[in-house]
Amino acid sequence: MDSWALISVSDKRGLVDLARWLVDQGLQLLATQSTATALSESGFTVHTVESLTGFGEILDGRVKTLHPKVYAGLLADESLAHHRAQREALEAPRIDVVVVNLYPYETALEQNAPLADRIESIDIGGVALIRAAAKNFARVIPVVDPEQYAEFMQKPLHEWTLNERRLWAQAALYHTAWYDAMIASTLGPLPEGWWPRRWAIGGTRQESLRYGENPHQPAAFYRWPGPGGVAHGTLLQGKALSYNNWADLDTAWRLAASLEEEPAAVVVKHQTPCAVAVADTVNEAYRKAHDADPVSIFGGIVAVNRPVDTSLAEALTDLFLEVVVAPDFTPEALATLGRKKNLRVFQVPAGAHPMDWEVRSVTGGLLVQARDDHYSAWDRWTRVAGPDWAGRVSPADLRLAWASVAMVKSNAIVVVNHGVTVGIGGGQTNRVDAARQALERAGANAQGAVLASDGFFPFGDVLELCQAYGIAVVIEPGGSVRDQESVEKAEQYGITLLFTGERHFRH
Ligand SMILES: NC(=O)c1ncn([C@@H]2O[C@H](COP(=O)(O)O)[C@@H](O)[C@H]2O)c1NC=O
Repeated sequence: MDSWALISVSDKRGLVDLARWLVDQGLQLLATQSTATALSESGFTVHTVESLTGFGEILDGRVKTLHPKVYAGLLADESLAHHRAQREALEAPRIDVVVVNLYPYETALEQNAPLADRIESIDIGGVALIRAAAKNFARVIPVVDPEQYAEFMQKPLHEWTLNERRLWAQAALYHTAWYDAMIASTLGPLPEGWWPRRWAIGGTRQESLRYGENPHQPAAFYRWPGPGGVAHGTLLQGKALSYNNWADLDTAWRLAASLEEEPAAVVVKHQTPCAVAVADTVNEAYRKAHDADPVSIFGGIVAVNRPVDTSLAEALTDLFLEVVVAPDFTPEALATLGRKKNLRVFQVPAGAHPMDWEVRSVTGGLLVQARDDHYSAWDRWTRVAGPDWAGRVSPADLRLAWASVAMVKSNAIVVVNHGVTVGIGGGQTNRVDAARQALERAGANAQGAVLASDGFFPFGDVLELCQAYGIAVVIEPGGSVRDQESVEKAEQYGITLLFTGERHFRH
């Protein structure tokens, strides 16, 4: 019984070794044009799809393999006599292995290719071949990625179990689903607030993680096509990042990047900032952030938004940190950090990632939303009580307080004084507890400081606390039915009260 492998690959890495193995397994080779050329140049006997179908490629390759002879060879259920008879009547070869890797749409995307070029990079026939093979997995094995070749060649074809074949079919269908999801989401922008009836996201597995949030939770890390974002960063030193490391460094980096106007340092623990600072230099910002909470920083993640030099690297190696994140490191700084073998050093590429979705699962479903990355500036806020903030606090402190409170878990209150968070209260189930926590931590440093709240005040009680601690300026969204209570208290205490008109919950 003749058995064939159909090979149609854009990425020709590993092709020769794979073809040799297939021939050793007793398969004959059938290939599309340039794949066939590459194979025959390497000395293989190979039949072209064109010679099988008597039909050459048309429309610049948009139609190559879409022919009944190919699909009869793939889709015939050989356990059914009439399928066998129809395939044989067509003189279609029995194809038992399909090796296809698709037109590189992802590369076109990453290279920012114009839309017309990206459209030409949308594979049609390759997807259909993979799909047909996956449907007929009881007989046909789809191989879709050069990364799979080594595993594929590990044992003879006749030893493949039905379970293994099904698993490879599933991997192949995930592959085409990923491919189509990538195309669907990047052909052009979606209107704000418009969600397709059916939705899919696709990522490429970068690594299987040792475990998830806890050791009994299996986990993996997938990333969307780049460029930009922490997912496309580089681990320059240290052990592989854990699930919690990824989550924490994302929080740290997003906050550091959002403070781009000044050199900034952010310390994060458990996805919430424990200290954030801005200064004239990033070294000074780090020192301020460190001193603001020298206890919580232990085992934390530090992100800075400017390159790390030797003196900052020295300071960073003075204590136990999990990860240091920055846009760049001088070679000398890397050498210094290298003395701490267990410290992970992570470089994030410039620029945000174009996909600004946030996705979270609930049991049985997914929640999807636009990322909360847009903080309004003070010139769009309304002063509703007290004197002008100018002269009392700096614009940098307002910015720092508002950006930081947006990244603290709700209910969140942040107190900022002279470029550093002096008190952070977060993850509380009522706002006054969050305020008490932040103000107690700030202590005397609350005198003359800015206090920001991620949500509005339902009562005037937070203002009372602010007065007791000497807060000068309060930033909150406004919008409570009892706003007037807070406004009156602020007036009475001489506190400047600013309404931002936007809230920044982070649950
Ligand atoms: N249109 C078709 O019938 C078709 N059949 C296979 N392909 C793709 O053509 C590529 C290989 O072609 P070649 O061997 O000529 O380089 C593969 O990426 C394969 O996925 C096709 N091209 C695009 O859809």
